[in-house]
Amino acid sequence: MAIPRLTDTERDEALGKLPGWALSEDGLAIEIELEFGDFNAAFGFMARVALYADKADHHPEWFNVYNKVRIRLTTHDAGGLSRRDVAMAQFIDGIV
Ligand SMILES: C[C@H](O)[C@H](O)[C@H]1CNC2=NC(N)=NC(=O)C2=N1
Repeated sequence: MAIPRLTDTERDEALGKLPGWALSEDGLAIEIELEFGDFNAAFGFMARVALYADKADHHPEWFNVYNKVRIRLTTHDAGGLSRRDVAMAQFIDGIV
């Protein structure tokens, strides 16, 4: 079976512990925009997230311009948010 979507209660509880992250307009993802000192720092961050993503087999949707990285986390297999997105957001919060 595919990984289950979070219930609305689980989602709200998780978001409460992830300051800076917001629910997407469609309600299917959590999003954040991060700013770094320069491109080198932004890309170094992305490399660390990429290693996590590869290991966890869970991948961010993201967009980078110079020192900014916009990230959207959702679970395609669940059609919305799952605990994998929360785990990845926690990992990201831990390295910024
Ligand atoms: C086959 C592979 O395990 C799946 O496609 C994984 C890969 N990475 C993924 N990443 C994300 N964000 N959501 C998924 O459902 C997902 N599924």
